[in-house]
Amino acid sequence: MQFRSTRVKASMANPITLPLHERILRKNKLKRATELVIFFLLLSLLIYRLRLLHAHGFVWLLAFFCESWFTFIWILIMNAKWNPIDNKTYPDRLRTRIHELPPVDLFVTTADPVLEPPIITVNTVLSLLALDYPANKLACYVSDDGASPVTFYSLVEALKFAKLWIPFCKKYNIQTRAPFQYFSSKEFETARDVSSKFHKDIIYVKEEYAQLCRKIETAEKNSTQFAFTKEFSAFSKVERRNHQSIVKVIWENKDNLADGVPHLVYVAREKQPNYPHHYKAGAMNVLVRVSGVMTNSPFMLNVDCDMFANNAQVVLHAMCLLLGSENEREIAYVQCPQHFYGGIKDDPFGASSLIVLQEYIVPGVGGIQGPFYGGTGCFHRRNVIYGLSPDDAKIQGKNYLSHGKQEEEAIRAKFGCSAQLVKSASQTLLGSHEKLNCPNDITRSLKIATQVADCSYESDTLWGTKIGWLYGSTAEDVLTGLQIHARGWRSAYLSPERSAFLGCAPFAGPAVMTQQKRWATGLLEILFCKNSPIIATIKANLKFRQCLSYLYINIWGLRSIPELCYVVLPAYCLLTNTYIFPKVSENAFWIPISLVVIYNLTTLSEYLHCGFSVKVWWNNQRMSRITATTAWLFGVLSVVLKLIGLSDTVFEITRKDQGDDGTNTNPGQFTFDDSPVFVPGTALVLLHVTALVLWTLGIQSPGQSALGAGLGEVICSLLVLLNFLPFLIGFFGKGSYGIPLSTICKSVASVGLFIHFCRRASTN
Ligand SMILES: O=c1ccn([C@@H]2O[C@H](COP(=O)(O)OP(=O)(O)O[C@H]3O[C@H](CO)[C@@H](O)[C@H](O)[C@H]3O)[C@@H](O)[C@H]2O)c(=O)[nH]1
Ligand SMILES: [Mn+2]
Repeated sequence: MQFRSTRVKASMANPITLPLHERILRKNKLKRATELVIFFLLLSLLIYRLRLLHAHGFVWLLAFFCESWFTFIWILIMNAKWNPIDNKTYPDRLRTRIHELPPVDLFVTTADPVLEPPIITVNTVLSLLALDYPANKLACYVSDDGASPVTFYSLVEALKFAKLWIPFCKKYNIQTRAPFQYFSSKEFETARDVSSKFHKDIIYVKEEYAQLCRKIETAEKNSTQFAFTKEFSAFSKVERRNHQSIVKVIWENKDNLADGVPHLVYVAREKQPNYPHHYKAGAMNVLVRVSGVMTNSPFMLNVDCDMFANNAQVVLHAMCLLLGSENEREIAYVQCPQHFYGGIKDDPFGASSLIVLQEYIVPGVGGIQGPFYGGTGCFHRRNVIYGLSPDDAKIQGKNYLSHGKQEEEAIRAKFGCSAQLVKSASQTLLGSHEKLNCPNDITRSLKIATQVADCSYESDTLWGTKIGWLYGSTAEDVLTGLQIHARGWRSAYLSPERSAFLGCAPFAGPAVMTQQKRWATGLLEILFCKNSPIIATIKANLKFRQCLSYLYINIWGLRSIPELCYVVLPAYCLLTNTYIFPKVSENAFWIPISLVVIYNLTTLSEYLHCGFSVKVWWNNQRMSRITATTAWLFGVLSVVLKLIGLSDTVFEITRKDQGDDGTNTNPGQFTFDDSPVFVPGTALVLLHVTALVLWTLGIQSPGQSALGAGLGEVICSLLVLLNFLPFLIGFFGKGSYGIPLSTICKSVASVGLFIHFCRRASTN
């Protein structure tokens, strides 16, 4: 890729003027041109349809509706990709530019010790504790929504190992700081034959890590007979959804050592059946408050339990964007991409499409108002999370000392009744971090920290509505980021050469469906809430083009309806001997053909540029079609049910693992369960097979004109089958590789109904 710098590079002679980062505009003339060509082809198709609409019935109207929708989506995509920006950061220059690095609170959320094995959380925590940043400026808070003694025990044991791991990493400048990754990395393989001291240390650390793993494994196996003595007594009567707050300081960096081990705090917020806990957003808000009364750092990094820090310098990189010139203060948060480790060969479950999206769409949005907040791998300013707007920020800190009783009352009304939190929040909002004597004695605040983690704490406050992580969507991340943009803030995208964070992508059919359904649900919920991007553009400071970019993701769910209609259409044509595509003899025949070819070549080139193979590209295209017509459809359903008040939306956790555990004989093969989400896909395959067979045999509904279904419809039907091949294979699979009988029955019934409807429609 070629880059053009938009900023005159500062002279080498004066280190003070060297920028901490540069915004680099990506050259994309060719890309824009191809995107425009696709756009004009889409328009031509629409015009072709419009001109002949009168001669055809409902089917053409439906096709026209779908194609208009695809054109609309394409406009949204073009808008989002138009001016991509890359940020280049120079952490080496921080030393000369910044006197003292600011403290950062590190948040990790975990919720289920079975779906999210504690060893994964432990590795994430270790990678954070070992970051290249003064240890006395870091504090790591782990929220455990599972309130699991095993998770707590694992962290206690991990801390012992951390005392060995951190000095080891720093001494030998180890790059991979999540031990499970390091011990299977090339870095480890090549390091072993360097010096003998290094070699000895490695062997020792490796053995200690193996021991840590064994201890955690044993604890997991015996989790039901846990001995609730001493520090574990708090867990003795814990029911997962009904227990008091537990906050434990696992480690305190009492001596304030820059090369020591950062604070480590365990938090299991109170849960009561009659209080909504708001899933991850609720957990994040508790972390904000607990850290608010303990360390109150001006910056916060949040990661999911599986997202370990892969780039040890990531905080320094983020600081390059967050600190610095006046203008850079407008950056509310710095988002790093979600990259994955240990994927399955050829990416059969389509995790790479997210990577490609982050390579093209996100830098594009970065050129407007800044990337969406993605829920993990993100650095936030605490004052922005506390509701500050860019205008407030300008006058911040001016009259800190004059702030009186009245102001304090206002803050109490927003933040709740903890005096300590009110005090720390006013300091944060008034920009007096310098004045806050960062307490080295965080244990002193333990009692207050436990109180602010109670579920009644948020009653009559603005937590979740105006401050903190917002409630009301299972995509709390996008909702929270949107509200920040709506206040007029910008955000920045940080994608250093060595991936900042790595996590696990879902690796089975049902897990992918769960995640995609939740995303579609959550994103659509945002469209219908009072913080929707449209309202934010009209009433607040969301830029119009940023609004369009938000719309692109918010309506993922809605895309399922035209996508589903469009993939059913060719089968309908074959069944009723009608057509929707131009005939080979018409000139217009080349419109859809060139559309398909150019579009696919464009997406293929994007995948190849990201370093993926043709096979990965194909698998991702296939998965996109599958999720769009199945999981997203169910996302829409759950939003509809919520809107009519029948049921609320749920955050279902995605299963995380360290990859193949050997029980899966073929990890790349698609798996199924008896969830209704697999019915549409199964039905589609049945429908197209039936339609193709009947058409080949010449058995169609009577009463059609001479111009029947032709090459276009047959090709499309075959393409649909090719895309849904995993389902076709699923008919013959065994166990989890096979489609359950109940799903097949439901599909047969719906296809039967559809064919009956086709016959009725064509004879009428
Ligand atoms: O009640 C809950 C539910 C979830 N989580 C945590 O939320 C995180 C994300 O959950 P996960 O199941 O991994 O969802 P993903 O689909 O992988 O997450 C993506 O999408 C979510 C929004 O749908 C964002 O919150 C995440 O940051 C983003 O990585 C995990 O750390 C969970 O432990 C909680 O703390 N409490
Ligand atoms: Mn996840």
